[in-house]
Amino acid sequence: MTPTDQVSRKRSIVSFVHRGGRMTVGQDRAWQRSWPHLGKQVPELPQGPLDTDSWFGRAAPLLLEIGSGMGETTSLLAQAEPGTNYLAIDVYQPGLAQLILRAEAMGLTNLRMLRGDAVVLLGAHIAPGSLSAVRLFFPDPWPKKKHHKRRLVQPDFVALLASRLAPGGTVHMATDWAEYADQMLEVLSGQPLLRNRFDGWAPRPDWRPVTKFESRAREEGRISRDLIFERVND
Ligand SMILES: C[S@@+](CC[C@H](N)C(=O)[O-])C[C@H]1O[C@@H](n2cnc3c(N)ncnc32)[C@H](O)[C@@H]1O
Repeated sequence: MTPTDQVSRKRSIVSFVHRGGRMTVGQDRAWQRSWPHLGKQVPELPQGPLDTDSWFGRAAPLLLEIGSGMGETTSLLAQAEPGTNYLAIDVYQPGLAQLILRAEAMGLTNLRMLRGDAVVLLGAHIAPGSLSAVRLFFPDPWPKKKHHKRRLVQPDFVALLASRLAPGGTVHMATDWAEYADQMLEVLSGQPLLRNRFDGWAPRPDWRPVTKFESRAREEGRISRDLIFERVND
């Protein structure tokens, strides 16, 4: 059984993986104009590891942000880290189109996008030990207990993530759902290939932008928690 199969068996088949959504006229134009060179659909990738050096046109540390949403954080961090090949994945087409608009307005050259399921990408198209960092900011919390199995952060998913990181590479997660934060801490701490860089929660890094999403959480009394773990040698 492949790593992707192992993770998928645990997750119910949910329609969010195929999230479409209506695009604005501006987003649709951006998609037509720039998706062919900035983006790829995961189900259409050729078998085997994605050749990111060719796609980005250079060899550089490869960073994967899972669930880029509307791209607010993604565009700012890609701009702040010109030395990384910044790869963003989401299933939500209007969000990716909005990210294209941001990337164009900011003149970003180090950002590429994928549309599809991060589990499939990691399992089938990212070579072991090839990522310098993985970011997962505010993943869908699935707050109802009966939906917890849909959460991305589960032991098999974290094992897959860890296997794709280079030694010394980091996985950085953040959430404003206290109980999901506890689950993340437990699952990350239980993965032998990872070591917590901090004693429990990481201090909130100044460089992580405060998004509208996080501001709303604060207004509603939910505090964000960050977790930064590092891949150890086998
Ligand atoms: C709650 S939003 C957070 C977006 C963004 N990180 C932020 O902080 O504003 C979660 C995002 O993860 C995406 N997502 C959920 N499951 C995914 C999966 N399996 N693969 C890729 N993206 C996924 C959703 O489409 C959504 O855009």
